[in-house]
Amino acid sequence: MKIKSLSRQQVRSIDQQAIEDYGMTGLVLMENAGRGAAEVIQQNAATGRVVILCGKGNNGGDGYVIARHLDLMERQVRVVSVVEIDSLSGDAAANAAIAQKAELDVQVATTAEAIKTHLSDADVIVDCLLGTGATGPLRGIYADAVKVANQIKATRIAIDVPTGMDVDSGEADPHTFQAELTITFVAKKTGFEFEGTQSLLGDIEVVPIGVPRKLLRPWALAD
Ligand SMILES: NC(=O)C1=CN([C@@H]2O[C@H](COP(=O)(O)OP(=O)(O)OC[C@H]3O[C@@H](n4cnc5c(N)ncnc54)[C@H](O)[C@@H]3O)[C@@H](O)[C@H]2O)[C@@H](O)CC1
Ligand SMILES: [K+]
Repeated sequence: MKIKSLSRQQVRSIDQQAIEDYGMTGLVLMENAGRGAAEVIQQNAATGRVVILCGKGNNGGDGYVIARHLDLMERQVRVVSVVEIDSLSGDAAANAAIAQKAELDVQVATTAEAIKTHLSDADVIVDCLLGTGATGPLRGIYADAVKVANQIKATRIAIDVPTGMDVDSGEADPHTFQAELTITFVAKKTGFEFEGTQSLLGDIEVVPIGVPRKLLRPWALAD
């Protein structure tokens, strides 16, 4: 089923309904999102070291799931968290803990210099810094992380939305992550429709996260 482009509020409401009305857990949705994204990464960037930049929220949480699945595919993978791991909560904290117990390469880098060091040998950079929870211009370490990531010669892949781009308006922070591929969940976002966003989004792949078709029906595009 193809879904029309969704606003921040609509996509967040779909996640919320899946959890509250259908009893799906956030962890299951995150697992589906991360596993689906890892498969698309594998199809589009099949070789080299993958470095995943993770933020504080659930977009960061997706990054730990992606790392686990890429590791299962025997890829060289490193997670770089721009916040201390003990500041994470909920599903993101759970997946970070799994990654650490699994002895994946998880680094914390809270300065531009440290981020640069951990990204220097990346062939593929995956942006799990901010997703649909982001509002306004990039603050603090997030602006630095995107700036550094954009300077490195690597394939850049954004998860859900390139960090720095507004999900609803497509408005881009001066340091928006410049993706060659954006892997977005459930449906494209309304901001992607605006002129000028294409050069930041690159190709777009939509990954379903297992929410029931009944719940998606109001947003279905006619065949
Ligand atoms: N259960 C769910 O709702 C699911 C969410 N998923 C992922 O979760 C994402 C949404 O996660 P969250 O709601 O936790 O939000 P995000 O992970 O997008 O970001 C939240 C964090 O960003 C900070 N922040 C907001 N705007 C900022 C700015 N301009 N500069 C710097 N920091 C800023 C907030 O203080 C907060 O700490 C989605 O995009 C998707 O990737 C997926 O795992 C699928 C399931
Ligand atoms: K992102």
